[in-house]
Amino acid sequence: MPMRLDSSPSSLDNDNAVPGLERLDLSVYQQRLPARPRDAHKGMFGHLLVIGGNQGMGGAVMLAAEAALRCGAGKVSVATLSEHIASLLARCPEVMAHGVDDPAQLPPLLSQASTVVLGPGLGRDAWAEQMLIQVLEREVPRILDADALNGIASMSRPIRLGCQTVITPHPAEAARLLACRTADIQADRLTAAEQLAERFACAAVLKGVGSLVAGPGDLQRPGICMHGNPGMASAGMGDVLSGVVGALLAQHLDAGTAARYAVLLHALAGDRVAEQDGQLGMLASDLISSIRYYLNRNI
Ligand SMILES: NC(=O)C1=CN([C@@H]2O[C@H](COP(=O)(O)OP(=O)(O)OC[C@H]3O[C@@H](n4cnc5c(N)ncnc54)[C@H](OP(=O)(O)O)[C@@H]3O)[C@@H](O)[C@H]2O)[C@@H](O)CC1
Ligand SMILES: Nc1ncnc2c1ncn2[C@@H]1O[C@H](COP(=O)(O)OP(=O)(O)O)[C@@H](O)[C@H]1O
Repeated sequence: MPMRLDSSPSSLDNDNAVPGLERLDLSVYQQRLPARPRDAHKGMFGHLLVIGGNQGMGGAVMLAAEAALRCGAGKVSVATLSEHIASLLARCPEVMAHGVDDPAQLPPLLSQASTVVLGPGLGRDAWAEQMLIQVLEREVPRILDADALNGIASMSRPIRLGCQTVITPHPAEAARLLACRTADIQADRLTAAEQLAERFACAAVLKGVGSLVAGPGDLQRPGICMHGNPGMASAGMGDVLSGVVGALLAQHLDAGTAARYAVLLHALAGDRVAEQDGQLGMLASDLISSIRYYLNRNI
């Protein structure tokens, strides 16, 4: 009889709870991004396009874009509603911000991008749907998060996203993707993560306490992240994670490695912020400088 792996939240304080899973460890990942050559230029580190920010959710793309720049992406563009552009540029002038009120304006931006983040604050209307259709038509390294996942879940049949794609559902989004209840996902998180990776043929991050990473394919064992804390249960945390994954993909890490490393950096940063200032009142943007701190350790 196969051994059942216990990846439930209540098991995470038990050191013996995760046989068969890769316990994500910074020492394994911190040299995956090589030291930059002396003659490095920004063109070597990818051009990431972050797409999202429907009405009332411009902050989500800002968080993803800023996190991506702080994680070393060479260039970061944002495609969002034009009403968000001024505030985005005021916060982060390094971002190239494009008002895309009509989805027909997206193709030239997609053509320039080496990597795409789709989903933060994307919404679920016709605009969001058109953005999703266009991104799915392109074979680029990409991360699909938040409402991009809800869009995929509403499609009539599962779509094979491919080994260059990372998906990052929280448990409710995972339940929509697998057409079950959130409680079913939480009851057997490992199986859920593996089913997501298999059904959509991509790398899948199942977020939450003890985030799990499965796929793409069988090349890497599923990983579990033992770091992170309840202070991270705050709006925008997932948007920051999507920007970190996007930056690592843009810097040429494969989808499985980028997903595992990003989850680890994000959770370690959450713990560092909690140690410094406590868990309550932690903002997603508070994590960004600590993610950068761990990213630069021992490179
Ligand atoms: N500043 C901005 O612009 C921000 C913009 N944002 C954008 O908003 C959009 C909608 O995203 P969203 O996640 O709020 O909506 P949705 O998927 O319906 O989930 C809501 C329900 O799912 C559940 N649930 C969630 N997590 C769970 C967990 N870990 N474990 C278990 N259950 C969990 C939970 O259900 P409940 O438990 O309450 O029944 C919860 O009420 C998206 O585009 C995003 O990018 C946000 O990022 C915020 C900052
Ligand atoms: N209690 C917790 N312990 C560890 N990590 C958590 C906890 N709560 C939230 N997180 C992490 O914070 C992030 C929340 O993402 P998500 O639910 O998508 O937020 P949002 O949609 O607001 O951006 C995930 O990476 C998740 O693993």
